[in-house]
Amino acid sequence: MSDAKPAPRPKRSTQFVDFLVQFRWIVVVFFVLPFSCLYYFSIYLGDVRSARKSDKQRQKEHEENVQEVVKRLRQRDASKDGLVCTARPPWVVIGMRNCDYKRARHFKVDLSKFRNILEINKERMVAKVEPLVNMAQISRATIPMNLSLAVIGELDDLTVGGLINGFGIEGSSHIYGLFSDTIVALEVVLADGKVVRATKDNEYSDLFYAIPWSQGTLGLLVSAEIKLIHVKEYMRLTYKPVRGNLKELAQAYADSFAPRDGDQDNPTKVPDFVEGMIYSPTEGVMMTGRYASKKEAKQKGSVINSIGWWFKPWFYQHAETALKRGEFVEYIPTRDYCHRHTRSIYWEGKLILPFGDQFWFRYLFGWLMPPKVAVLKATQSDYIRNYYHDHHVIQDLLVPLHKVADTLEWVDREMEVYPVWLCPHRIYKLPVKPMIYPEPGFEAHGWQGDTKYAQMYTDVGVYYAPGAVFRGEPYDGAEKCRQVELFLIENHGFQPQYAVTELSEKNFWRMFDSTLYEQCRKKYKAIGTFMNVYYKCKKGKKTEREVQEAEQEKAELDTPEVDEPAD
Ligand SMILES: NC(=O)C1=CN([C@@H]2O[C@H](COP(=O)(O)OP(=O)(O)OC[C@H]3O[C@@H](n4cnc5c(N)ncnc54)[C@H](OP(=O)(O)O)[C@@H]3O)[C@@H](O)[C@H]2O)C=CC1
Ligand SMILES: C=C(/C=C/[C@@H](C)[C@H]1CC[C@H]2C3=CC=C4C[C@@H](O)CC[C@]4(C)[C@H]3CC[C@]12C)C(C)C
Repeated sequence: MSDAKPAPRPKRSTQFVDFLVQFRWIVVVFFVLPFSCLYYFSIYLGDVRSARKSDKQRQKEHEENVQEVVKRLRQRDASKDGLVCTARPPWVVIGMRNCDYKRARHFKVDLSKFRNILEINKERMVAKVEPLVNMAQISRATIPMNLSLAVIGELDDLTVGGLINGFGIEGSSHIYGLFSDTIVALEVVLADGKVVRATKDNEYSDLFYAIPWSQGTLGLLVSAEIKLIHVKEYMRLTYKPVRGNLKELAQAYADSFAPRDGDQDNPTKVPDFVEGMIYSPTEGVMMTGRYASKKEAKQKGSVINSIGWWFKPWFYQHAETALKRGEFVEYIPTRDYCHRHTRSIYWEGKLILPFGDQFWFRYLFGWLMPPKVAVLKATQSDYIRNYYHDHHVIQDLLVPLHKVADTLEWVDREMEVYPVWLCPHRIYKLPVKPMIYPEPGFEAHGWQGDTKYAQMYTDVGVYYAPGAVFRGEPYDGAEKCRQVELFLIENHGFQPQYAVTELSEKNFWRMFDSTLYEQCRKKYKAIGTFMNVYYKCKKGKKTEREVQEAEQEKAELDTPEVDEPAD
């Protein structure tokens, strides 16, 4: 046996930005947190003001505001003005994209007045809301009525408009699909200023199906009717620790919500909520929740844990205790549960504020948490922003459930990021082929979790610093991002576009299907008014001319080229 030692791994030299990241907590504690707190409070006051208006008043204001949008769009002179996008500044939005298109010349349409819940209709079980309504606002309004959106985005600040035009997911998506699958109707202002209501089965059904994932490039959304479901006051949550290799962890995760006999629509076998947390290559905790009444939660012997209080341990760390304690059950107030990862920004909070999870900090200052993503972005400087692209991972890999084991192994081998978030979601087989769609012929396989009408997917959420970065070794974030995307293309997976894409345009359209999208772009005259979705997602500076030329070229081609080999 040779006693030669393995060659030492190369080290990356420490740079100025490493100090900025390491000591960012100083800016966070003294500036970001207090400012975030004031910001949250001003938004909250706005929500309260909005809630005090009558339904009639809100509807009247809505109609006036829609007319303002129409007027603004009609003012645009296509020969002089840039392409249209919303006036939300790049730092306010949740995503990781730099939104360079908003830094180049563009034609802003201000939708900031669209922040009202217009109606909560208990008969139709539908909430009609404007696009800037956020998740905290809607859960605050509906949960006390024992109602909830079927899929409610986890972070307080996510907006309805962003979740519909992009992607939205939660632990109930194994039943209801993605956020956009819970939409009943969309009110959209088209490029020519026409206002239409699109539903699954009216004359605008193509637009209805094309809007999700289109990133606001087909029209401007001014209201949405969203499915409501009945909920109860508490979530009875079971934390189940699992050990084994990544294949075994993936199987335990699938078994936690997908009966092996295929009885996927049986509510006695399928929980209301599911999420899996993989803490290391050999350990994970699977959580399954069922709504429970106050009466049940208050029964003798039940444990109630109001995790929403500022001094409570961060949720992902609390869940991890199951690895030591063994399986346990507790009742969590439903609204606290819905926003369980907000205070710690999943686990990203640990890097931003390394002592934020400590007992003393939680009790003394926990009420100031979380730092608002918008304020973090506004104060991050280009150094930190680039650091997050080059030395950090924030990516979701949406893959078929039967590929979760392979995906976990790939993530472990290539990135070594832990914890990993697992959240199942359906992708429906629809009468048309939108940008994302199930694997052709999936019905024939009878894979776990699939039904005749939908394939079960999983969001493998990878957010944190990779192992190489912790060890001080070189890591090429942009290259890894491109590899992740190619892995997804090979495995019929998708990457949500709030993350940066490193794909070429041809490969982008190998991941997503362009057929319906392109048809709608032509039919609803979006070309020349709104930029192509690829250009919104693509990294790097884009001049308006570059975008216009690409648009023109695209318009001249009947069908886009999509069948090029992986780059
Ligand atoms: N749990 C979850 O599901 C989570 C989801 N996310 C991601 O965050 C994103 C949402 O962030 P958020 O800040 O709310 O949204 P953004 O403001 O980032 O909007 C996302 C996209 O949707 C477009 N858009 C938003 N509103 C409208 C509208 N009214 N009409 C037309 N287009 C619109 C934006 O267009 P424009 O570029 O013109 O502004 C933008 O391209 C989601 O797409 C998702 O990918 C992040 C964390 C968790
Ligand atoms: C997709 C999901 C969740 C994703 C979150 C974990 C990330 C979404 C946007 C991320 C962030 C945006 C900007 C940031 C500013 C930086 O200076 C620090 C990091 C961050 C706060 C970053 C943190 C992670 C996100 C919130 C769902 C589907 C689970």
